[in-house]
Amino acid sequence: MKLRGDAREIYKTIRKIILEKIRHEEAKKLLDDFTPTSDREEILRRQEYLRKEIEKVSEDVREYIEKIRPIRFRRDYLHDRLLIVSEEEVEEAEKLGLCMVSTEPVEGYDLVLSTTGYGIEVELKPYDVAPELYIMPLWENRDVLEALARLFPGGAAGKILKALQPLEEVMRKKEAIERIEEVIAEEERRLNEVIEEKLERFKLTLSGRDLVEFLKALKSGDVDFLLSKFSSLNDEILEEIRKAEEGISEKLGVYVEVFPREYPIEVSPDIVEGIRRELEKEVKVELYLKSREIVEEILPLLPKLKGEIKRAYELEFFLAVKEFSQGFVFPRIEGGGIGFVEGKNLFIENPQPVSYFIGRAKGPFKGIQEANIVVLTGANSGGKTSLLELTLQVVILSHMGFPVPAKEAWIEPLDEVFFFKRKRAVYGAGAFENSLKALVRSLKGRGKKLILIDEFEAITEPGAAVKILAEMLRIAHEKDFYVVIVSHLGEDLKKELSFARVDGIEASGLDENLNLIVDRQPKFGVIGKSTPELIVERLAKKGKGEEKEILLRVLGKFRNET
Ligand SMILES: Nc1ncnc2c1ncn2[C@@H]1O[C@H](COP(=O)(O)OP(=O)(O)OP(=O)(O)O)[C@@H](O)[C@H]1O
Repeated sequence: MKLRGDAREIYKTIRKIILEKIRHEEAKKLLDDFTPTSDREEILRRQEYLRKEIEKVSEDVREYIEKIRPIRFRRDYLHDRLLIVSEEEVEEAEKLGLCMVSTEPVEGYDLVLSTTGYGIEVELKPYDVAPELYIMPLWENRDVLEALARLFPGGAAGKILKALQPLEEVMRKKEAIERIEEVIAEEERRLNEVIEEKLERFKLTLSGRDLVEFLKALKSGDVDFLLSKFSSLNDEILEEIRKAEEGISEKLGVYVEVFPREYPIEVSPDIVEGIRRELEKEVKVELYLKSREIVEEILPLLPKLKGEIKRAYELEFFLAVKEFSQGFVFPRIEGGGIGFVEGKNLFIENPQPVSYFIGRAKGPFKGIQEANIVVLTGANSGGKTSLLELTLQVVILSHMGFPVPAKEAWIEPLDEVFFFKRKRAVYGAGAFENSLKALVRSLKGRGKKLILIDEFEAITEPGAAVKILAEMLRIAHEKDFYVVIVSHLGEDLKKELSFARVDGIEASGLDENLNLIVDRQPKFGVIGKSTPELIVERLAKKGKGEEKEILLRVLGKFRNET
């Protein structure tokens, strides 16, 4: 279905309201599958699909859906490994584009893989040469996998999580190595504190005899004797150092002698860096081997995992549609025009429900004059523009295959929908010419059309406007188009066009501040009372004496006209 003029704006706004309820871009994209269509079968198919999915999806899944992110597998070039192959295999190996390829050993690589027996034996398969490229994105997105496992019990995500378990140990090591400076500095600080405290508390008690021996030893330079007096302290310090190193080793997974055996303890950055390099290399090999072990189990699960992620986005989309269309109804797709019962304008907060129809009078409208051409009249700010917008909302959503904001609705599949919004503050010949051109264009050609016009005459003088509009509406009538036109010229148009129905939105009265109390529900076949009339009526009611008489006479003039 083609949206013309300002109808596209309404469509965009409806989309915006729906999209605001969706967080994931991938889920938002699903709305693009619901562009308005004129194809009756397609609308019915979408209705059926949405009906089923909306019913099935429940709020319980939202907390898991919020955790879903796309898991991206990238084909990176890995600088840490060398792949040694035979002359004949060079081309194939290079085509993999995963790492440096050579026919003989080259220095400086943490990992050496080979098909010719120089290093870790591999086949020329991406998942053999770089299994981490498959495994790491999964590992890093375990929270996503967990959410998916909750959404789809017994599915691929749960199986992958299980397969990843053997990686836990090596990943813990990897993380500790990444934080090695921090880990060591922390222990170093703690150690120095403990030693400091021990030194503070240490007291050497010497007897007179001890002192004599001590002095003798000092004189003769017997260092061992001297040290033996302090040995208990020394042992304690060594024990603390050992304990600290054990703690670090536990975190890193290998024993390392980090600390110098002297006080104060200070580890040089070079030593830390050296340890880190060494450990990194070890972990890299371990991670590669472990990844290779599990990659074969995981590979066949990936297409299914992709399907689960896609399904999670679908669920988010259906949840949004469900929330959006709370209290809505799927319209009947059938010939005979457009109608809705208790429609609620999406763009208005707490709107008064409005029922309206164009074409055949069905359901609660039975007995009301049927017309394809309707002139909508009524009080200023009565809700005429809003009614046109509501009609568009119902029409557009129906053609998207969506439920519509009403208790009951029916719609004839349309080929084109036009909406000419009143252009406020645009007057003059240019504006008139443009509006006329647009209107003529809408009347061109054939097909099922709905044309909604908001106050065309505002831009020309009333006499000319009646002539132009009457003839245009006659042409629309001949072509079986549906038209709703907002106009203050209901009276004149009614005289000219016997086939048209004139409806009116009326103010039911004025409140104490002279504000209109409006019944947004149009009265069928009735020209809407204008605001000035109500003001005259109010003053007449309140007036006294001759003033009242004058006002009543003026009011009488209104009454005679209608
Ligand atoms: N069904 C409704 N329920 C509640 N408020 C409504 C409803 N329809 C319209 N309104 C409110 O009434 C005000 C006027 O509506 P609208 O602009 O549609 O009137 P109008 O008849 O086109 O006015 P004008 O004659 O100035 O063009 C708006 O603030 C709108 O939000």
